[in-house]
Amino acid sequence: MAKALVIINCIILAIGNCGGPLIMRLYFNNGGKRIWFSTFLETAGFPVIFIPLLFSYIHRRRNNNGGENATSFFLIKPRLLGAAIFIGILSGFDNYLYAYGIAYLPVSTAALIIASQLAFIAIFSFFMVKHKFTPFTINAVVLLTVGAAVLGMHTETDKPVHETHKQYVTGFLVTVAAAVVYAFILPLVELAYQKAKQPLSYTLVLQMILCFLASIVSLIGMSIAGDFKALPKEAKEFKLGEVLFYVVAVFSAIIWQGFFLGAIGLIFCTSSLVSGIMISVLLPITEVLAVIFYHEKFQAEKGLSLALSLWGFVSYFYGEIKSDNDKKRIQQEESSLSSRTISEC
Ligand SMILES: Nc1ncnc2[nH]cnc12
Repeated sequence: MAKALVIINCIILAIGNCGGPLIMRLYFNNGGKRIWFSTFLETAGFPVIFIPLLFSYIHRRRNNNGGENATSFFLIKPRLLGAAIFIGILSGFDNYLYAYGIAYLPVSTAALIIASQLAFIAIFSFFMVKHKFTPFTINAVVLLTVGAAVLGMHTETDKPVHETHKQYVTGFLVTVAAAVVYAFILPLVELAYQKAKQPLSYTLVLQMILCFLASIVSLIGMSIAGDFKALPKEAKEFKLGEVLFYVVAVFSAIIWQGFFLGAIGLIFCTSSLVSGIMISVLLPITEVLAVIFYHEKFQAEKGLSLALSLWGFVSYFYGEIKSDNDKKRIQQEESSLSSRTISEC
């Protein structure tokens, strides 16, 4: 069951992580200009969570042993609700930073910057959830950070022609900020899980609260930026046509749910670090898709950055597998030693 859940979450995450930035960019490439609206679409699809939540509820009802808690639809303790509200609001602002980056950078560049998120997750989860550093983790952190830094050195050849240098640099810095903030959010969610010790349905409820609050933040942003007035005109002038404007918006909301559901679900099944690794591992696929579909340039710096990221991932995975095997070996040695001592007595 646990393995199946990990696999399901990885598949959902893959759809959101690869499809989300591409469909977001599709909007900007075809005349879309509203960053708060894009931010809203990242989380607006949260009602789809009712579907798995309903399945989970029915499952709990069937296996109910008479405990009242086991069948209450919304399982969340007040202190955690407070944490969820804080994380949700923070997510709303983080999503704005992310959408800003996608609006002004090629998707492949944004994806490479976001890959550095793993380094920040490793640092934050060391302090927040006491995840241990190994030399392999440190190697991965350094490689991923250098990978993002290499990208930042030759910005002029990567900048889309219709953009100013200032817009490009702002987009770059804002995307780094999105990576840092999201790297803070993931271990924070893990910390909430550790304190909560609640079942899977809790993941879904937490996810809904986070997305609901992030959507409220975006709606406020949209009204301040005047998006509600501008959107009907933007839809009419959308290069793919008015109908496709709404189709893109709806699919965007659904695909992005895959990202959040997968990322947060993986934290529940494993840890924030594993979730971050999966996000980073999937980013090269996003980059390749962006080059194929949007004919983005893939210059030498991007190749070098990608190579450093992949080296970082391999180093990280190797380190995790090694420390896992070491732990198992020590446990086996300890148990065989204690059984020998008992038989000698
Ligand atoms: N809001 C966000 N912040 C950082 N990384 C992301 N990847 C997708 N959405 C993101």
